[in-house]
Amino acid sequence: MHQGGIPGFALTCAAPAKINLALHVVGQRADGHHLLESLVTFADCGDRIGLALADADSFTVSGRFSDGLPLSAENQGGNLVLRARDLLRRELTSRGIAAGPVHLHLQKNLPVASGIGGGSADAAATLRGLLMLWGVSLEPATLDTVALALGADVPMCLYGGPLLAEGIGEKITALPDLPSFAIVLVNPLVAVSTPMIFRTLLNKRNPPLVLPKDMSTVAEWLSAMADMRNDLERPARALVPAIEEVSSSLKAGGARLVRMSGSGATCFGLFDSDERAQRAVERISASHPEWYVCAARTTAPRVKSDAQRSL
Ligand SMILES: C[C@@](CO)(OP(=O)(O)O)[C@H](O)COP(=O)(O)OP(=O)(O)OC[C@H]1O[C@@H](n2ccc(N)nc2=O)[C@H](O)[C@@H]1O
Ligand SMILES: Nc1ncnc2c1ncn2[C@@H]1O[C@H](COP(=O)(O)OP(=O)(O)O)[C@@H](O)[C@H]1O
Repeated sequence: MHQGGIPGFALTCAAPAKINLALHVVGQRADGHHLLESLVTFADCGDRIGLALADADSFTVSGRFSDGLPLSAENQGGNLVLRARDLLRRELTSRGIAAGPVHLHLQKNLPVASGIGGGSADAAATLRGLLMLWGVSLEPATLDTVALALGADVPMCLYGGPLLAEGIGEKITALPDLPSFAIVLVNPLVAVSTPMIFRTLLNKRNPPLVLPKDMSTVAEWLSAMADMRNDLERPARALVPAIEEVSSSLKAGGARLVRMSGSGATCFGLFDSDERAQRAVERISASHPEWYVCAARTTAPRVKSDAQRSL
């Protein structure tokens, strides 16, 4: 469905949902952060950020999941949109580049703390949008450093296409061959704390993620992904029993692959066609009208010239 810009804003940037098609936890750094190998893509459902030049900074929110969101810019616990604005502005002004007042609007369509990186996507979209609005640029390595300072998932959201993420999420390799899938996202509206899930994960050194070579068809990718895992799914299921019901509803709806994304509780199902995905949405929404249920397409592959990037 085509969506116009948010009325009253010079610019509207999409903040698409991040999907961890697979997430292997393969180690832990001395500072406690976990080393991951994650196959990531993005879905064409998500939040939106409206941006406009203004006389003074302001921030407004709307959307199904805007209630209770932080509205301040403080370092810990503040809204990632405002933290992204402030960090980028500090970086630009330290270089003598003007970064004037702005009105930012967050249309919050994704459930909060749900494993699909809504806050990270918002931060990445804010960085991208502000650079456009202010008509300035930053060297990619600096922009990546700013993104990583906002969260482990923000660099991948800034990249925004099919990728393999390693390290704590900052080493990014584009996957130009990953096809677009018909996907359904289901969240039982139980917020899950990412640090809590990592804390309760017992095994920190799991087998690596193996990407088979020379795959191009959806069937080949589906078969390869069936052998992958989300190592955070076990601790998340122990904490949130509703994940079992969410996962079962996608399987009963005819999904070819069902898995949890990120630290949960959102699960995704990959379907043979958009029509089958839509039918599953109708079925799941009818039995669980209170859940977040969304049919989408995942991102189409990018051109190969973007193929190698890491911080
Ligand atoms: C699990 C993942 C998978 O993509 O996604 P979500 O479930 O958040 O969507 C990410 O690694 C989440 O990234 P993000 O949400 O940006 O995490 P951050 O704010 O940087 O970190 C929050 C906390 O999670 C833990 N953390 C995060 C990333 C990582 N590789 N190891 C960790 O141990 C740390 O305790 C950290 O303090
Ligand atoms: N713009 C934002 N959207 C969502 N959550 C935000 C935002 N800014 C700050 N947060 C905080 O970040 C935490 C994680 O949110 P989110 O990014 O939605 O998680 P996840 O990556 O698991 O989907 C929440 O506790 C929330 O209060």
